[in-house]
Amino acid sequence: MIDLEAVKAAVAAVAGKRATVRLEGTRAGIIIDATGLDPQERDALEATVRMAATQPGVTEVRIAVTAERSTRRLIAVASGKGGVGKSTLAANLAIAMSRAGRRVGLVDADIYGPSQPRLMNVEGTRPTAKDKVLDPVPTPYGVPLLSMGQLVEPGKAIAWRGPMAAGALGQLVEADWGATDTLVLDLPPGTGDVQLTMVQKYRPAGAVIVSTPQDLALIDARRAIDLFEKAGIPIIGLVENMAGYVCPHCGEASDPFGNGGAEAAARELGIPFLGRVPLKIGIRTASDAGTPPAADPDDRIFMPIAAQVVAWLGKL
Ligand SMILES: Nc1ncnc2c1ncn2[C@@H]1O[C@H](COP(=O)(O)OP(=O)(O)OP(=O)(O)O)[C@@H](O)[C@H]1O
Repeated sequence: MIDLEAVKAAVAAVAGKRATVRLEGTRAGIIIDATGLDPQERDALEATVRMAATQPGVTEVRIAVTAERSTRRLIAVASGKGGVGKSTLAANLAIAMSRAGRRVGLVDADIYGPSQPRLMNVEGTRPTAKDKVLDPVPTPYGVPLLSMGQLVEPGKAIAWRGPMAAGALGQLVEADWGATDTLVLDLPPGTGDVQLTMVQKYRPAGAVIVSTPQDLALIDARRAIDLFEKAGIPIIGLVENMAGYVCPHCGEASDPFGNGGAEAAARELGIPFLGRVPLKIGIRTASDAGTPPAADPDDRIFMPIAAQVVAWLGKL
C-alpha cells in the first residue's frame, strides 16, 4: 500500500507548490510547473522530484513539465518630485502584492538616492552574477531586490547621465528574476530625460503615482502623469502619501496639509484614486529599521492599495 500523503509531502519538500502528485495504482504521476526556471534549474528540479517521489511501493514515476509563457509585468512607482514617499510606497506595495499572491521582485532604479536596500533590510549586500546576468538579492520579506545602490561602491555618489542610467537599469530589469511575475520599479523622482528614457525603454505595464496633499506636489504629480501618458503607459492610479497626521500620543488624526486634494485631483484628471497613507511616525521608524509596515499581518494601509493593483493586473 502506497502512502499518497507521504509521497506528496516528500515532493512538496523539494518542489514546494510547483508540483502536483497523483497516484495511478503503483505509478506516481507528477506535473511540475517550471515557469521562470532556466533549463538547468528545470532539469535539477525534475531529478530531485523524481528521487523524492520514489517512495516504498512506487514502481514508476512519470513526470510532465509545464511552463507558462513568461508574462512578467513591470509596475512603475513614480513621483513628480523627491521626498514624497515614493520609495516607501514601492517597498510596501511590493510586499503587500506578494502577500496578495503575486510573485514580486523589486527594482530600485532611483539613481539619486537608492534607499531600497535599507528599507528591505539588506543593506550592504551585493548581487552575484552568472554570465553577466545579475542574481537578485533575497530579502526577509519574500521579495527579491536589485538596487542601483548595489552596483556602485557604498557611499559613492552616482552622477550618471541618461544612457548610462538606462543601461544600468537594463541590468537590473533583465536579471535572473526566475519565477517572478511582477516587478515593482522604484523610479528616480522627477520627470526628466532619465525617467523618460527608462519608461520608454522598459515599458512598464502601468504606473502608480505618489503625491503628498500639498498643491505643489500635486502639480508635480500631474507632470509625472504626463510623462507616462507621453510614453503611452497607462496610469493605474494615484496614491496620496503623508495624508493626515496621526498623533503618536493620542492617536488623533489631523490634516496639516488639507484634506481630499489628491482624491479631487485624481477625479479631475480622470485617473483612479488608490488610497491614502497617513503621515505616521511609525511608518518612518519602521522604514528606517528595515521592517516595512506592509509585512505586518495587521497592515490595513498598504494591503487595500496593493489589492487594487493586483486586480488591475488581473484584467490585462
Ligand atoms: N506616510 C509616512 N509617514 C511618515 N514618514 C514617511 C511616510 N512616507 C515616507 N516617510 C518618510 O519620509 C522620508 C522620505 O520618504 P521616501 O524615501 O520614501 O521618499 P522618496 O519620494 O522615495 O524620496 P527620494 O526622492 O529621496 O527617493 C523617509 O524618511 C520616509 O521614512
